[in-house]
Amino acid sequence: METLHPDVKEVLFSEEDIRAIVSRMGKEISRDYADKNPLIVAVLRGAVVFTADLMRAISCPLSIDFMAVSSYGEAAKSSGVVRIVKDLDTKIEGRNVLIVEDILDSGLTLSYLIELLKGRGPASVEVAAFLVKDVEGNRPAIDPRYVGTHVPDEFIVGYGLDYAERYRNLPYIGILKPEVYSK
Ligand SMILES: O=P(O)(O)OC[C@H]1O[C@H](OP(=O)(O)OP(=O)(O)O)[C@H](O)[C@@H]1O
Ligand SMILES: Nc1nc2[nH]cnc2c(=O)[nH]1
Ligand SMILES: [Mg+2]
Repeated sequence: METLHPDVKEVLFSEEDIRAIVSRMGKEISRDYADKNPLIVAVLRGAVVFTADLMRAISCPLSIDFMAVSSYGEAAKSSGVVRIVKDLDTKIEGRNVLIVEDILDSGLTLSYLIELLKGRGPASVEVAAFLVKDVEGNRPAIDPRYVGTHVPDEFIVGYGLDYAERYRNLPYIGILKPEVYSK
């Protein structure tokens, strides 16, 4: 068991839990994309840790590119506006694109990205989301083909997920103490 960071209220998924989830997702993706040479689109910065693990759990040929978008900035709440910070370098026309995300929360980031990438004429666009937050109320209809696991409607950190750029390096997934972000 990892030592708990003092700003973390509770660990939801340990390193061991994460390994098992990523391994299962890698097998599903390897099976579905065996002869499709997918282009993995990792969404910077949050998805970088998950992507690094996931791509090594996938056994079929693949390529990888990065997009950087941001809607949360330094806040614990989405600004409501998705900003492209870095676009792909790869032409995706005719490619099987797999967007890799750390978390689906309001759905704003993924709905924006899916529409943007579909407009470039790929053969397919699917999503692998490590976490899906169980939120009350509506969010855009996004149906990730691959889901790691679910988290409660609290602010999650670790395994790539930050608050004000901190905590991305925690090796586990945890709930941030509310007093840390409401200060
Ligand atoms: O479903 P949503 O409400 O849109 O939230 C999900 C997005 O929010 C976070 O990214 P953020 O914009 O904070 O940037 P980051 O990846 O650089 O941390 C996270 O990494 C997802 O990309
Ligand atoms: N770190 C972090 N980023 C997010 N982006 C959307 N939801 C979350 C969350 O719960 N934690
Ligand atoms: Mg992100």
